Amino acid sequence: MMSKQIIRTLMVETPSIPGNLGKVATTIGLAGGDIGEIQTVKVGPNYTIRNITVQVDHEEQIEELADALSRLDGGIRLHAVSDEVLHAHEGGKIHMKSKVDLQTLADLRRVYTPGVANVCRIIEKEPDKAKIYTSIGNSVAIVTDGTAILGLGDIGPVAGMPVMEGKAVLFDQLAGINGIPILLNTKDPDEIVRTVKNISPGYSGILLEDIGSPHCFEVEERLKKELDIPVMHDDQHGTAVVTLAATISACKSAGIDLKNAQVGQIGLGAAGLAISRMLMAYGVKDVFGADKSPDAKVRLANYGGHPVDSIEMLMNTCDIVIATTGVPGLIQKQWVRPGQVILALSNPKPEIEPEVALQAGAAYAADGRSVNNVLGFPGIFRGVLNAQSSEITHPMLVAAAETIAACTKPGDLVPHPLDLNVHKMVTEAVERVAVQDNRKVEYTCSL
Ligand SMILES: NC(=O)c1ccc[n+]([C@@H]2O[C@H](COP(=O)([O-])OP(=O)(O)OC[C@H]3O[C@@H](n4cnc5c(N)ncnc54)[C@H](O)[C@@H]3O)[C@@H](O)[C@H]2O)c1
Ligand SMILES: O=C(O)C[C@H](O)C(=O)O
Ligand SMILES: [Mg+2]
Repeated sequence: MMSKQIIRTLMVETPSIPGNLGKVATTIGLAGGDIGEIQTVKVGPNYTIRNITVQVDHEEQIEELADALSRLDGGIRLHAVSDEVLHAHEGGKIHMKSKVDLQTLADLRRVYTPGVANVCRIIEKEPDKAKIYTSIGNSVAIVTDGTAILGLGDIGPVAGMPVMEGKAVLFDQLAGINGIPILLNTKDPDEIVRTVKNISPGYSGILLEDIGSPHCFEVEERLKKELDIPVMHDDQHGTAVVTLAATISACKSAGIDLKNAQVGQIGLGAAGLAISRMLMAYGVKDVFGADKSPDAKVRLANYGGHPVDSIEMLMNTCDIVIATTGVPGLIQKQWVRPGQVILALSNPKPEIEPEVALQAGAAYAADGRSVNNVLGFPGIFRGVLNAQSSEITHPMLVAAAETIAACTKPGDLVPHPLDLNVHKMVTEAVERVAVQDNRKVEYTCSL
């Protein structure tokens, strides 16, 4: 089975006779379509028009499905097929909006010249006041060079913009942060570091996104050292946080002792190496790792993990398997061991569909849509911005992971990504650790 990636909305009219909607649903199901939302558009005296969202594997299935619906009798009519995903992207997903009402000349003088000059002088004298009198304190740059956009590879920064805008939407709606996409027309680590440093005065945090390995490691390390605002590569640490949370939940439900479990990581790039490091730092004794790149395996070994040469062997020996290769269908179903936990996290398509892994005997299985760094980065940044912290530390990430695991309902691996309470709890957990760290620094400085 493949992941159903193509989403279309079908506008269907059904005469008001019981069973008609059922006929439509069965026809869609028989043509291989998964029904998502059903929205009633119009209820007339004799008919109802509904928008039915359908997910399918291939474009051709939409045509088959439309044909099958058109053949239904009894007055059922398919009015339109629309691509809601493309539609939602028309004109982009974000815009910059002013917070002030500009109605009168007095307003103009207050928010712009000449009033603004005095605010500039105040900030010139006390730069910290920029946090009070500008949006800088609530703004995070979402920086990409376009080299590892999801699992689509090096498709360039402009093609990656829809993902960056998506991250900005999540920052805004889940954490009230202004996330500003920054597209870099360079892949050179020196230039990336120089550029990000040069634009950093306008931000209180830097989220590095979809920057490929291995240069992402150097870029993040250097920026963390050279900037005094929090920097986090989402694909490394945001992913590691959520994966640790999912692993804790899975082990709890399956009765596996995580620290003594054999964990296998397939793909040791940005996400995979960070997940391995996070699990080892959490106390997992045995982390095995496979990658087609010998250098990636050396990196794992340098952090104390055990490189292996075959994915099949890793599947054969590990209790928990995590995959972040970007290669759909890489894990064959006959490799799945009964009782295994499988997190196939590549987007947009996983290494094995969760349903296939479960049918093959896995105890728990998930893909990158549910185990997704959306549960991590908004609350992590909200927490450090609230605490005015200059960095994101390992204890903050562990606190975020444990909070996500604690918010997970029994039997699930992670909470719902849009549960605002979860993002609030992550924020508070990170902020608590950050405030303690700030106090330690103040105490040390006063000694
Ligand atoms: N669910 C999430 O929240 C989440 C977060 C980050 C990344 N991801 C996904 O993980 C995937 C990788 O992202 P990344 O940023 O780590 O990319 P990356 O390019 O840094 O890493 C990919 C790694 O996989 C290895 N690889 C590729 N093909 C392989 C194969 N056939 N066998 C073994 N190893 C192979 C590469 O050598 C590389 O080391 C992407 O699909 C991305 O969408 C998901
Ligand atoms: O963007 C996502 O959905 C998660 C992650 O950052 C990825 O690159 O796949
Ligand atoms: Mg990403």
